[in-house]
Amino acid sequence: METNMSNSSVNTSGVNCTYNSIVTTHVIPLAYGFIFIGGILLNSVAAWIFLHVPSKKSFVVYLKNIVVADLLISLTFPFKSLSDSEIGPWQLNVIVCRFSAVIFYLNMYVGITFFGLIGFDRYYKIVKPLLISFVHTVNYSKIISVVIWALFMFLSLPNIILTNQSPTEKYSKNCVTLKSGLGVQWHKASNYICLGLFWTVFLLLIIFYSAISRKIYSSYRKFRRNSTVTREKINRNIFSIMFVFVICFVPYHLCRLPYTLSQTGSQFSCQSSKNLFYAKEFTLLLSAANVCLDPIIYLFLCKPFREKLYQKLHLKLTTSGEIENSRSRRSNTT
Ligand SMILES: Nc1ncnc2c1ncn2[C@@H]1O[C@H](COP(=O)(O)OP(=O)(O)O)[C@@H](O)[C@H]1O
Repeated sequence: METNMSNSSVNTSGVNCTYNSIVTTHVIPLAYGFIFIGGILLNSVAAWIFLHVPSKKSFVVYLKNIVVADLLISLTFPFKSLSDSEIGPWQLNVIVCRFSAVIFYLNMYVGITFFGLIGFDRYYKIVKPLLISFVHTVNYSKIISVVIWALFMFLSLPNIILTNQSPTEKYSKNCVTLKSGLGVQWHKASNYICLGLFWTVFLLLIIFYSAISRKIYSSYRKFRRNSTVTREKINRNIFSIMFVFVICFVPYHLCRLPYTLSQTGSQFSCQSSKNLFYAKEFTLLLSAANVCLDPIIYLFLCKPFREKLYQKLHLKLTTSGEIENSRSRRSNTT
């Protein structure tokens, strides 16, 4: 079906389908409300702890960037929740399409890229420790961080600027109808670039982490020291990142390609466009939930973070790895 919205000459098969259902107007907005509260609380605590962790290692720099991205993502949830639930005025949908959704995607891919860099950093430090290069210096990781933010801003900015067609209440929920012809093309291109980036990072993480596991298993088999404890720890660290990727990001990226095609092509029936929309909304919610899981990864992955957190909570790690409350310990001895 040809949309007659302004100068957009794109066929958008789903334009005249109405997408309202109890799930998209009640369940998903409510879930965003909960994730907003969890995301803001957990990431504010993580940001506060990281303020006290010096950036002496590249991966700490990368984790700090992820905290910033997660905080920014969390701030977009109230907009999404209010517009989807239709509590706010319809103009709020336009604000979501133009600004808050774009900020959400920008920060999601910034986070994914930093997880890729953490995998790369761990791989070189553990599997190829003798290969010292400037790539592993903290200064280099700070420069790379600025470059990543700049690149994603460049990729996302046109999605804001080119969402420039006069909105009407009827079409306000369908973001592509608010875009100029070039805007739709950029939307498509940015989606394909981000899809490619996600699957590349996912594949690299599988390669890096299997190499890390192999290396660690083989060196502990050689020395046979603390093997079970260490193996469990390493499994937990690696597993936490891969678990988050598989649960949060893989489902969304599986349905994003057909959804983008349905947004910008004419080959989809109204019903299949609707189904893809629901699938995208549900899987996007899983991706959004990532902001609540990342702080758990910091706990597993970053010892300085863990130590600072326990210090702030007046907890002490015993040598066996158990947590002991230093206050109660003090009162027991007095
Ligand atoms: N990967 C991305 N990077 C940056 N902006 C994006 C990305 N994907 C979508 N956007 C932008 O976010 C807004 C919402 O997109 P989308 O979720 O596809 O629309 P809809 O809510 O109509 O399904 C649009 O302005 C779109 O161009």
